[in-house]
Order: sequence, then C-alpha cells, then structure tokens
Amino acid sequence: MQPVRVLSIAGSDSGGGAGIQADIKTITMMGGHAMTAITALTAQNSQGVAAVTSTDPDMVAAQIDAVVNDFGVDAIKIGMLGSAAIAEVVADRLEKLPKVPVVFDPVMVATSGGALADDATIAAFGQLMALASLTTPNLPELDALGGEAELVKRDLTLLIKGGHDGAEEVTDRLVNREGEIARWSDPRIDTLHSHGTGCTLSSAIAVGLGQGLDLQAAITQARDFVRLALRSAPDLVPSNGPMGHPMMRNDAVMPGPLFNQVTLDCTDFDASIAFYTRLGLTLIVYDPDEAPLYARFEASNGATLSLHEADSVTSSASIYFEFPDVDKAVDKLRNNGWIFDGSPEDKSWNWCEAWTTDPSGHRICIYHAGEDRRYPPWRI
Ligand SMILES: Nc1ncnc2c1ncn2[C@@H]1O[C@H](COP(=O)(O)OP(=O)(O)OP(=O)(O)O)[C@@H](O)[C@H]1O
Ligand SMILES: Cc1ncc(CO)c(N)n1
Repeated sequence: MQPVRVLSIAGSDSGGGAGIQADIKTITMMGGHAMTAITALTAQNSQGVAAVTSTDPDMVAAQIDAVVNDFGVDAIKIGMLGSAAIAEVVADRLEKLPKVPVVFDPVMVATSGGALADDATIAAFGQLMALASLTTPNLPELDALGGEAELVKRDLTLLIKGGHDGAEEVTDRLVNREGEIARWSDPRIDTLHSHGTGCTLSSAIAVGLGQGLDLQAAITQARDFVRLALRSAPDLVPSNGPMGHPMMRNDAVMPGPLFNQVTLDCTDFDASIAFYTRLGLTLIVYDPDEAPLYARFEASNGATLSLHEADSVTSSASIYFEFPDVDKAVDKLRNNGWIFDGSPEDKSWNWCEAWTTDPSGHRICIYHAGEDRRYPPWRI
C-alpha cells in the first residue's frame, strides 16, 4: 500500500518535540510520507524559545513547489508561519494547488510561553483559515482570532481544542456555521510532558484526511494518536518535554492489519511470569487475585504478549523474539537461568536461532534475522 503524502508547512523546533519534528514523527508513525516546507527555525527547548529566524518567503514557496511537483500531495498541514509575507505566499500556493485537505493550526505561542507569531502574521491568518478544510485553535488562539461566533460567521470549520482549560475532562469541539457538529471528551492524561500536542493533532488529522477518512473519523484517529503519544512520553526533562511518538509503531493509528499481540495459555503462572520477566519484557498488567490469572508484557517495540492461566496447553505455535546480537542475548539469558536446547546456530534461511521452552511447553526462539526476515533473497 502506498503511503499517504503529507506536506507540513511549519517551523522547526530544535528540541524535537513540536513543529516540523513532531509533524514528521506523527506522519511517519501513521504510515505516511512526510514532506516539509520549513517556515522558520526556532532555537527552542522545554524551557522556552531562545531565538527565531524566519525563512525567506521565496524559499518557502520553492520548498512547496519542489515537493508538490515531484511527489504529489494528498494532504497539507500548516503550523507556525514565521511572518506575514510567508502566510501570504502559502495562501497563494494553496489557491493554485490541486484541492487537497488542508489542516491549519494557527500557532501563536509555544507550550512553554514563547511567542511564535507577531501581530502582522496573526492578521494574515484570515486568508489561510478561508482556504483550510479545518482550523484547530486552542482556547487562547480562538480568543486572539476573534472568538467562535465571529469565526463561524465566515463559514469556517473549527476544531476548538480544550487542552488549555485545566478541566479534568479534555474536550475538543468541532463547530461550523450550523453550531456544534461533534465533541470529543476524555479524561485528562496526567503528564508533565505535553509539548507539541497541537502540532501532533493537526498533522495526524491531515494524515487521516489524506487516507480518505471523513473529518470526524480523522479527528477521532488523531486524538487516539495524541493520547497514546502523551502516555508514551519519555521523561527526558523535568517538565514540558516531548511526547513519545517513536513508541507508536505498533498501535492502531495506521491502516491495519497490525500484528502486535500474542496470548499464550500457561500452566505454571508464576514460573511463566518469571521466565518472560528474565527475557527483558516489561510487565504492564497483572492482578494476582484475579481468576483465571492473566498478565500482559510489553516488548521494546510496543508489541505485547499475554499469559492466560490454563489447565493444559495445546498450542503448537512458536514465539520468536529478535535481538540485534543473539550470542550476547543468549549469554545474558543463560546467566539469568534460562536453559537453551543448544548454542545459537546460523540456519540455511539466514537466521541465527537459539531455542528454549517456556514453563508451559511453548517453544521459544531467540533469533536475529535483520534484513532476512522481511526481505530474504527468495521473497516473492
Ligand atoms: N493532558 C492531556 N490529556 C489528554 N489530551 C490532551 C492533554 N493536553 C492536550 N490534549 C489534547 O491534545 C490536543 C491539542 O490540544 P491543546 O489544547 O494542547 O493544543 P495546543 O495548545 O495547540 O498545543 P501546543 O501546546 O502544542 O501548542 C487536543 O486534542 C487536546 O484535547
Ligand atoms: C516550531 C514550533 N511550532 C509550533 C509550536 C507549538 O507548540 C512550537 N512550540 N514550535
């Protein structure tokens, strides 16, 4: 399946959490091809914006032309614009391009408080809002743009984001001239790291629209993406750090089928928990008082493995865990008490394998295939 081609017209966040960097990660993790027209460079981190340089408007236009005329484009996301002149050039290009969905995030201020648009740039947002399929203001941006009543009179469709209202429930509202079309409400995720939520949401909506989803389905999918990335934030700095986009490769935020979960019956539950913990999986679900017993582990790629208590085991499937260096992994596991059938062996199908059996009798392979898993020389 071809990836959707999504162009992000936005500023660079040197901290990697928002702006172009958040957009590239979002589009990539959702299975799209990310293209960029960089409008500004920001020297930025979790604490603030130290410096901003805007791109020459002709250079912004040149970036748009270069990618659209070559790769083509299925959807566009617009974020920080850098200057009124850039906003005008972008509006000019949008008028000339073949009609594709455009999501406009009217970025004014970074999560940390640094200004990202001056008054002249904000004044130029009007023409972009008129061209966009959807504009996604947060509450302060909505006020600065004249308020909901004023904007919908201009026939705009808005997703008004509630991340800033401090309520226990985070509510986003989709509105147009007719009033409220839909609303999404979910419990606020308690995190110190929400830098880049707006950029992530708008580029994720653009991906969904580029995939052909209708507006409400694209917003639902994008909100799922934001919530999962908030929950996966890596905790690199005390607060206002990046979200966890790279952890999303195995979540249902791209077209399926995804193979991301295996459940094994097991007869000796405690021994099985110890076995998979020693392998290096992270135990994320387990209630020792539940009957029948159930536990779930997460692997470093976000795939999960569950154990389910059973009287007997009938499955004949084998479970493979890949490591970059099988010898090293097997040595470590032997030191942790795992007993293998033999030493790692290079197989004729180009995989290096070492086999063992888990406490319930499931056959387990520690292996490395690298390129030869998905791209063996004899691939069809
Ligand atoms: N703590 C949170 N828990 C759950 N969802 C959140 C949280 N914070 C923000 N969101 C969601 O993230 C999306 C972006 O909302 P927000 O109001 O934070 O935008 P923004 O202010 O433009 O973002 P940014 O801070 O990147 O500029 C919305 O869908 C909002 O509901
Ligand atoms: C470059 C850039 N764009 C957007 C935002 C909004 O969060 C940010 N902090 N930095």
